Formats: sequence, structure tokens, C-alpha cells
Amino acid sequence: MSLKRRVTADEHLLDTAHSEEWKQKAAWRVMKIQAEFVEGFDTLEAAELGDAIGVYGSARTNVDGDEYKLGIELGRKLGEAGFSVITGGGPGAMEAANRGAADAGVKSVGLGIELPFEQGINPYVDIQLDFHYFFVRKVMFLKYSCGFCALPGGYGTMDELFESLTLVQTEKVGKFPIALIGTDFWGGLVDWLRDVMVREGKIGPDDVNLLLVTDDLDEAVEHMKSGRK
Ligand SMILES: CC(C)=CCNc1ncnc2c1ncn2[C@@H]1O[C@H](COP(=O)(O)O)[C@@H](O)[C@H]1O
Repeated sequence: MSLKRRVTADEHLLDTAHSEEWKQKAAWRVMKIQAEFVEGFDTLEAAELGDAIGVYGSARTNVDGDEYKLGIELGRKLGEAGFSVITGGGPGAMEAANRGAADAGVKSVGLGIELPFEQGINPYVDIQLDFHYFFVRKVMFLKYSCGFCALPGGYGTMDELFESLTLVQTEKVGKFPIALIGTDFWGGLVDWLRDVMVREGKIGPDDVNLLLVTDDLDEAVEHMKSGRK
């Protein structure tokens, strides 16, 4: 299936061309961003999620693979422990975690994002929001989650993971737990953080300890419990 590319709101906002049209409409764009914050806060406050875990992970995870099964298991175990689950609402690992949460009967949230090639929200989401701006959506992830699990993923997952880590490190948010699921996938990154970043003095040795790397979903869920409000 070939998807038609469209220009997104984020793209307009970040366009460096600064055309006349942009200058005239800049203020209105701010209103649009503001409205997106209001709608996000309104919807998620009304949803009464309780303790929720943000699950990050690849949009490209194959539904037939073991990683997808792992995502379902993770969502289910988080649900059984009483957590709501918040994902990006897309396909792959996000869909798997939403599916597991839905199986466990807990609230399954999808913070969808407008992308040039729209894929649509996955069918296992029961509380849906659609954002135009990545940065507004990230605020919602951080405000309504009390811990994060990252399944294997690409740049999007890295972006979300490192945003969360930076906010914990700089004490902008509480010390919420972060678990990286899959030692084969994440081990190399964490080795590099320890062997290169720490050695070069770019982060402190304790900063690496902000991450739990595990293959054991029960251990990850247990770790998430330390973030309970
Ligand atoms: C197949 C495809 C391109 C679908 C994109 N559809 C998406 N829908 C919702 N969130 C997304 C999407 N792509 C990336 N993200 C965000 O970025 C992360 C995944 O990016 P990546 O695949 O690891 O880099 C997710 O945790 C999600 O929050």
C-alpha cells in the first residue's frame, strides 16, 4: 500500500524559511499549540488513569514476531499490577502494549501523533488523543506516567527515552523508574553510556543507574512499582 505524504503541523512550525505567510500566521499557531495542551490535559484528567506507565517502542515491530508478544505480555503484566498503560497509539510495540493492557482490562491510552504518512491509531486504545506537535505530546507522556518501559525501538523510542532520562537527571520530574526491556538490544547502548560517556565525564556514574536493563518482565513491573504516587 503506498501512502500519500502530507505536510504536518510540526513541519510548518519548524520550517526555517520564515515566509510572509508564516509571519502572518505565527500567532495563530501558538493558539493551536495552546489548544492542544488544553485538550490533552482535559482528556487525561477526566480519564482518571491512576498510576500509569508509559511504554515506548518501535512502530515497526512485526505482529508475528516474539518482540510483539513481549509487548503484549508487558502491557498485560502492567495491567495486572494495576497500572494504566500509555503508548504513542501507533502500530508495532505500541499496539502490542495497548493490546496487553486491554486484555488485562485496564485503561489503554494512545497519544497519537500526526505524521506525513498516517497509519492511524491502533485498535487496542480506548482513550485516544491526536496531537499535531511532538513536544506537546511528550509533556502528556511525562505528566501522566509514573514510570517508563522501553521496548526495542528506533529514533522515536530513543528520543522519548532520553527526554525522560534528562528530565529525571535534571530533577525536573521525580525519580521515576525507567526499564529497558531486552538485554540483547539495549546492552550495547548501556555499555557505551558506562564505558564512554561516564569515562569521558559527560555523565556521572550514578546516571547509568537510572536505567534498569532486563529481560524479565516481572522485574520490570516490580521496578515500575517504585514510581507509584
Ligand atoms: C509505521 C510508522 C512510520 C508508523 C508511525 N506511527 C506512529 N504513531 C504513533 N507514535 C509513533 C509513530 N512512530 C513513532 N512514534 C513514537 O515514537 C516511538 C517509536 O518510534 P521508533 O519506531 O522507535 O522510531 C513510539 O514510542 C511513539 O511514541
